[in-house]
Amino acid sequence: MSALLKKPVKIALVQLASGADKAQNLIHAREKVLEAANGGAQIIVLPECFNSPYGCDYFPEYAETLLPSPPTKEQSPSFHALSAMAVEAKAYLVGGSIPELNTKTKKYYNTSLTFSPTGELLATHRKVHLFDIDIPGKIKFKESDVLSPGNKITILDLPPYGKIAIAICYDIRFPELAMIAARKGCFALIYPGAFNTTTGPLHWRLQGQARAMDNQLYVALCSPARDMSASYHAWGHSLVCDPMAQVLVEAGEKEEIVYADLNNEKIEETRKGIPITWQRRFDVYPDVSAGEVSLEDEV
Ligand SMILES: NC(=O)CCC(=O)C(=O)O
Repeated sequence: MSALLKKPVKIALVQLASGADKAQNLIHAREKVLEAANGGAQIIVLPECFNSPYGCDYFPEYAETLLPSPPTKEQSPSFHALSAMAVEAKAYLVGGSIPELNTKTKKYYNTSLTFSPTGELLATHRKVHLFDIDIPGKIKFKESDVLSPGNKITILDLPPYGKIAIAICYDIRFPELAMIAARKGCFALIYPGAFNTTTGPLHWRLQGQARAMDNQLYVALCSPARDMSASYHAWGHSLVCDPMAQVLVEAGEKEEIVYADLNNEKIEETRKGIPITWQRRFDVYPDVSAGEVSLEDEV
């Protein structure tokens, strides 16, 4: 079997504290991304809605136009800021997510942009599963009131390391997406996210460990820092799980950068010791990665 992760790599999760001022958030994100690069990270991740408050009321106000690509600076200041940060940091940058407005269709999306160390846009992921939940007396949230879902799985190559998949927050609750990405050869699943203080305590870590355990690869979840003055209280606790589902590193609630070293030996050792990769029974149940998988979004 050829190595999924061809070279050891350090990942940094920037658990960013953001406020209502987008320009200030972009300045602050740059400082923290450069700090992560100085800490030796070659892959740097920002959280979901990293440059705005998180909530349905905010999506239209903060939305940027990404198509046709590349957008102008006026259409998307975040696109240009992220691209420049990746160049300055000389690192791959998974730019959390931002609200996107497609001016042609008038639809809004929750969209993640990933840039190469030379500032090139490598991938765009629109959140596929919208966060619509209602836990009486605790939390009600309905992204679909404003947002439309993306329609594809996002897998990309980060030379010289290998392939990763990107999905956003609630997407983690759908194991099919992770399974398909794993079976298509990813060494890591990266989820910018923003769980909350109701579901976070029980499900955030568990979801990360479950996706890592089922698929025997690395899983990284990057949250905003918790802000009790905001309308949405993010859980925090950005973390990285290894292929055995061990939590390698976990942040607290405040702003913090956490780092983890990823290597191929851990993936191989896990898959050799517990060989579920080769023990599947596709004669008994279907392989979710075998059919047609959508790799294109509508434009
Ligand atoms: N931003 C989100 O998608 C939140 C998901 C979440 O909190 C959950 O419990 O799932």
